This record gives sequence, structure tokens and C-alpha cells, in this order.
Amino acid sequence: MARTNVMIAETFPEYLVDHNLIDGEVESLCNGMVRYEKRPARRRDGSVAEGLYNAWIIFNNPRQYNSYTTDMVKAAILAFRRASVDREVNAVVFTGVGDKAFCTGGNTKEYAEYYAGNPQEYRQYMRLFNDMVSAILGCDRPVICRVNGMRIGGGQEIGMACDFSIAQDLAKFGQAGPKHGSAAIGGATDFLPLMIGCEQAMVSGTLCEPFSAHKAARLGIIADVVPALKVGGEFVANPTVVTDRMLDEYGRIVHGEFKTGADFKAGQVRIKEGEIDLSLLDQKVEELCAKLLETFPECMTKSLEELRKPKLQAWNLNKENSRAWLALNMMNEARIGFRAFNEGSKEGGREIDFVKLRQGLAKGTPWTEELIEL
Ligand SMILES: CC(C)(COP(=O)(O)OP(=O)(O)OC[C@H]1O[C@@H](n2cnc3c(N)ncnc32)[C@H](O)[C@@H]1OP(=O)(O)O)[C@@H](O)C(=O)NCCC(=O)NCCSC(=O)C1=CCCCC1=O
Repeated sequence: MARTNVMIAETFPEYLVDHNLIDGEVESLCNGMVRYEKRPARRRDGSVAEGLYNAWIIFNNPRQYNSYTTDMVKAAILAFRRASVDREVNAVVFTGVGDKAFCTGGNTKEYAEYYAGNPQEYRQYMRLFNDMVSAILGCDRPVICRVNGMRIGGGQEIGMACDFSIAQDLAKFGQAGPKHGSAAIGGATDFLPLMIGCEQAMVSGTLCEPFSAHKAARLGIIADVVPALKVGGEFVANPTVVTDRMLDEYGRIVHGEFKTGADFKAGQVRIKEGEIDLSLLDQKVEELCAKLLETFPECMTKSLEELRKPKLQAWNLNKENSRAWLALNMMNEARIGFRAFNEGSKEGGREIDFVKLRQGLAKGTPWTEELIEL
């Protein structure tokens, strides 16, 4: 090994081209709402690999469940490019601040107050969103989604664009589109059928009912799941989810399904009694980073490129059509749906009266913004 050290010392160049698109830090583009942190890479034995790092890309908008604004999307594109060209970076860890949400997709306040009724503006936003998904799928480093909390809507889509997902087991996974005026065509309709089969993809993409982390692991949306709730100082499995048996009395798989009724309520109480600790999540993420570190870099990149192809081909086939449809959709259902969420409340509800809308359309009533009162 001494000979390698000598060769490095004697032959590494004085000048290296910087392939970054911008000089500045990504934080400057979005007031720190996306953070880029280089953290020391460690071998499997825990020792620091001098001069090597993992790039942590962190959504920092916790008050809005780490939803991404337009500026955050721009910063994320450049952050993935920064990691992709940084010779010292070996893997990317993509996550959100806090322990409630990884990301809940597009920012519904911005959608309702700026993009609603402006298809030409949303078309430009969707250029940025598409570039963000493509930046993840095209990153020259393995991308790990550290699922620190719920992954919903576009958050689920950018999460599924990653190469690996490791989740804390209180997280939920799902789409919101058909309930909030959109369709999960920002990647979910491309990725879900490949990852979990057409039937379960249909359930997730249309009904907007979330999967638990345990079910997401069972179906194949994520690679691994770890407990995050501590009660009395001990880690326990998510108490609102069935984790202690595979089958019900009829032989149906129930592992990973949410509990119901009094059992679910008791699980919610237990969560409130405990404390959330993401140390096992970080341990599992670091273990994966170390395994990725101890490989040939070019062979790793080639393996990533080949194994990403099913997702990438589906994504590239559809992303421009999706962009066009989503832009026009901002004139009707997105305009109403995102305003209903943004102007609604937990108490009064955040969704329109779908039946009333359908009854009006059944009579051939033309679309106007007054069609649905909010
Ligand atoms: C189901 C939820 C994710 C969680 O519900 P709950 O646990 O009840 O929390 P809330 O009280 O609803 O939310 C807490 C506060 O966070 C704000 N919030 C949550 N999500 C967002 C968001 N995406 N943007 C902005 N703000 C958000 C929420 O308003 C609360 O704050 P407040 O001040 O009002 O108390 C639920 O939160 C939910 O359904 N969220 C919205 C999910 C959503 O619709 N996302 C967008 C989907 S569309 C999308 O992502 C797309 C991506 C690319 C392609 C096109 C497209 O449509």
C-alpha cells in the first residue's frame, strides 16, 4: 500500500477542472431551505476514510412538512449535480430535517397562490421538477433516501427516484394527487408498477391511502426499515401497525397494515408516550454508505446506470407529456384542489365535495372557477 501512497503523492495534478454549474453554495438559492453537507465517509469498521465524504442533501422546510418550493427545486438540482461531480463524494444521502416528514411533495401554498390558473407558469415549474427527478436518476453517485418521516405526493416520487430507501418505521408512503387536484405523474406512475406490480401501484396511485413503512418494505418500495419509537428507553415497533403476525384468521397477509379502531387509537397514545430517536436509522444509513465505499467506483457507477434503466426509461418516455398535462391541469382540477387544501383546515376539511363536482359534470356543466365553492 505504501507504493500507492507514493504514486498518489507523486502524480496527482496541481489543477483540477471544476465541473459544477455554479460557484455559490446551494443554500444561497433558497434561503437555506435546502442544505448541502459533506460528512466524513467511514469504512465498515467505523474508521474515517481520510479525504472521502458522503454528501447529505437535506430539505429544510419542516413547518410545511419539507415540501419543496420552486427555489428548493432549483437548489436540489444543483445539489445533486454538486455531489455528482465532487471527486471526494462517494454516496449521497437525501433526507429532510426533523422526524415527521421526509417530504410531502410540491408546496401547496405556492401551488394555490401562484400556479393555480397559470398553466404557462406551472409548465416552467415542471421543467425544474422534471430536472430534479432526472438529476437524482442521473447522479454519478449512489443515492440513498433516508426516510426520516412521511413521504407523500411528489416526496414519494423523488424518493422512489433514489437508488436505495431506508425508513424509520413511523413513516408513511403514498400519493395525494387525485384528492388534491393532481395525478401522480411526477414519477410514481412510472416507478410504482416496476417496483410493486400494477395492482398495488394502482391502489397507491389512485386511492391516496398511505402504506406503512413495514408494508412499503414488504411490497418493495424501500430496502429496509428500522424502529424509531422509544418507550421506557427501549425501541419498539410502530404501535399503530400490525408487526407481530403475518396472517389474519382467513390467511390474508396483514403484516404492515395499519391497526384499526381501539387498537389504532391505543397505538397513537403509545407514540405520544414515547420519544422518537432516529439513531438506528442513521446507523443503518452509515452502514450502507460504508458498503458502497468499499467497491470499485467505476464499476459501481456502471452498475447504478444499468440497474436504474427500467425507472429511467419509463421516466424519460413520459416526463414531457406529464409536464404538459400537469401545466394545463392548473386551469381546472389543480386550481380547485390545491386551493381547497391551502384555504381549508384540519377542522373544516381540505378537500372539495367530489360528489357535487361529479354531479355537476354529469349534467355537462361547463368548468368555471365558481363551479366549486371553497
Ligand atoms: C397527509 C398530509 C401529508 C399530512 O397530514 P397531517 O399529518 O394531518 O398534517 P397537516 O396538518 O395536513 O400538515 C401539517 C402542516 O404542514 C403543511 N403542509 C403539509 N403538506 C404540505 C405541502 N405539500 N405543501 C405546503 N404545506 C404543507 C400543512 O398545510 C400544515 O400547515 P398549516 O399551517 O396549514 O397547519 C397532509 O399534510 C397533506 O395531504 N399534505 C399535502 C400533500 C400534497 O398535496 N402534496 C402535493 C401533491 S402534488 C405533487 O407533489 C406533485 C409533484 C410533481 C408533479 C405534480 C404534482 O402534483
